[in-house]
Amino acid sequence: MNTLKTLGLFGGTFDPIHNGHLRMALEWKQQLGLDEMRLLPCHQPPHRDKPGRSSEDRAAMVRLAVEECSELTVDERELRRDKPSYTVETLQEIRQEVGADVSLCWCVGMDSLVTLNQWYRWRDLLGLAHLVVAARPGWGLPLTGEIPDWVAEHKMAAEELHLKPHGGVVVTEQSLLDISATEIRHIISVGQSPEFLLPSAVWHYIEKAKLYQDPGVGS
Ligand SMILES: Nc1ncnc2c1ncn2[C@@H]1O[C@H](COP(=O)(O)OP(=O)(O)OP(=O)(O)O)[C@@H](O)[C@H]1O
Ligand SMILES: O=C(O)c1ccc[n+]([C@@H]2O[C@H](COP(=O)([O-])O)[C@@H](O)[C@H]2O)c1
Repeated sequence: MNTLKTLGLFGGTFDPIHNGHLRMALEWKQQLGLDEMRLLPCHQPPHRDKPGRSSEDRAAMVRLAVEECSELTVDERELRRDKPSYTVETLQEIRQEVGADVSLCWCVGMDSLVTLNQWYRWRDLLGLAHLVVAARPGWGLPLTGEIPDWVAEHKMAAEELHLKPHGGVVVTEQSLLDISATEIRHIISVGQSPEFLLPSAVWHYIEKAKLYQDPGVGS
């Protein structure tokens, strides 16, 4: 059987992007042997309040972060759709661009998986891509319910990402960094430094643009 080109896609609000995201994206690419790994900053997160920072600021920080790592790239397509950034629509666009014979791997943390059944047309996701899920500190999948049943039905070995273009759920084990954007926003809002939690170029951008300085911004 021929092996397929594999394209990893990691979407996020990235408000701001941090080393937890970057480390995870890099580990996915390396551990799964993906040919490419793209970060996709979302424009309007479908399931949470509009971020206080503009899409342009959040995407600029992702660009700066990725400049420091030759293995990662940025895909800014969601910024060009002035509507909620539904993953199924992003995947439809990418599938149309790459054709049927590329393996698309939509990557999420476990906290995203536990609410997957609230995503727009969530059952259609596997018709377009695989779902790759990393365990995240503090987040476990419940043993019973709609999502665990769906995961059990579609669970697949990581090697199969190279053989099938879509349709499987792969759970990865990684050395995750316990960092969250919420924590970083809080640290900055109380006048402390978030250095070493995120790339220094991103911290310089935040300082220059005076982002996250209002009390209460951490929420
Ligand atoms: N430290 C981390 N380790 C593993 N996965 C993470 C980590 N931080 C975020 N993720 C995952 O990255 C994706 C994008 O997350 P997001 O941009 O919301 O970051 P966040 O740190 O969770 O932000 P917030 O604290 O604002 O919710 C999600 O799939 C989430 O599960
Ligand atoms: O398609 C949806 O309905 C949907 C609902 C929630 C989240 N997502 C996507 O999941 C990714 C992670 O979201 P977040 O809020 O954890 O940063 C991001 O790319 C979102 O666009 C997508």
